[in-house]
Amino acid sequence: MTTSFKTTFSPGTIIVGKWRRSRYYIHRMLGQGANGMVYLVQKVGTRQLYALKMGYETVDLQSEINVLHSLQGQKHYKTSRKQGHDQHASSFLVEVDDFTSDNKEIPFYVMRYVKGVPIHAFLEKKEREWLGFVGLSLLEKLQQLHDGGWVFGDLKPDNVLVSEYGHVELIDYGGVSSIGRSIKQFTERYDRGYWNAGSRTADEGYDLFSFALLCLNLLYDEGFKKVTNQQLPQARSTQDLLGLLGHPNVHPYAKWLRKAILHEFADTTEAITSWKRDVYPAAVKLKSKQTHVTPRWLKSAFAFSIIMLCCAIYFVVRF
Ligand SMILES: Nc1ncnc2c1ncn2[C@@H]1O[C@H](COP(=O)(O)OP(=O)(O)OP(=O)(O)O)[C@@H](O)[C@H]1O
Repeated sequence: MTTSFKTTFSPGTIIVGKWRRSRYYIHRMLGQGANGMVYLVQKVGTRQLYALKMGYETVDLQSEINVLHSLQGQKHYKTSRKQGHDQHASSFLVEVDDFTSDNKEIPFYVMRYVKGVPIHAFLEKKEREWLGFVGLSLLEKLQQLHDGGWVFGDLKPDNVLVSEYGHVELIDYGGVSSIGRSIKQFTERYDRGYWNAGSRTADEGYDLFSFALLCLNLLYDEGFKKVTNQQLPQARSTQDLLGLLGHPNVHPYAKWLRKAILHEFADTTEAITSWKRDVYPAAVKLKSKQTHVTPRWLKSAFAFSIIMLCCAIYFVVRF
């Protein structure tokens, strides 16, 4: 059955599954996208929080559910789930059902709740060098998907949530495609095809390319916006992107980004090795330099105490 709805539900609403009869209490809306609305919910009778996504169209939601199902079954994810405290809470897919509202059938699924803010919001409050840390964590998430035969596809800042301590989680698996198939969902400015830099066939390089553009966007937003908007579609090329690598903000990442843009990494493992070797130490060095810079107030306080000490010695000697 195909359904279509755009109703929003207020906090306090209880969603009751038609088939499985589970009850979820809505706390608030987490976000809204092209495919549906996502709510923070609590399973009634438990303390467990989840994210519940209602689809506008059953067919769009079903393709996300299929991907989440497959990820769930993957050995790697099974292992990481075992390490968690609550297996259910960390599951990709907790439950799939429909519920009825105003005589309409609304499909939904329940997934783990990822507590964090989008990567651009996270980095706005931190030094730019944090990208060295969260970037590595994001590359490792992509590698897990790639190892399972998947490509994320729609990599963009909104789909990367970062916790307070810099832990990265991907959300919105609607764009995930099997390696070798066509990319089914993408955002133009991070898409290889948009930049005439390669096909829209799902391969590891597709995600690495999007990752590089996401980095450019985060490091040098102004320049990235400029090249994205100024060119006619047929004139867009990787040269526009490579031209941004000389900017001082981008400098520590330039070597790595160049390789990702030009598809010079054999695979994600090689890309991660290079990030650890070329990017991560540069970020750590910059960061430790910053932490070791003595604040001006401390220098003034030190100078003041030396003067006071000299005065005290002078008075003791004199009288
Ligand atoms: N598991 C989750 N945990 C926390 N927040 C989430 C989760 N899933 C989604 N969200 C929030 O809901 C918003 C919309 O979700 P999602 O991106 O899945 O919808 P969409 O319709 O597929 O969006 P898009 O138009 O980007 O494809 C996200 O931007 C995010 O803020």
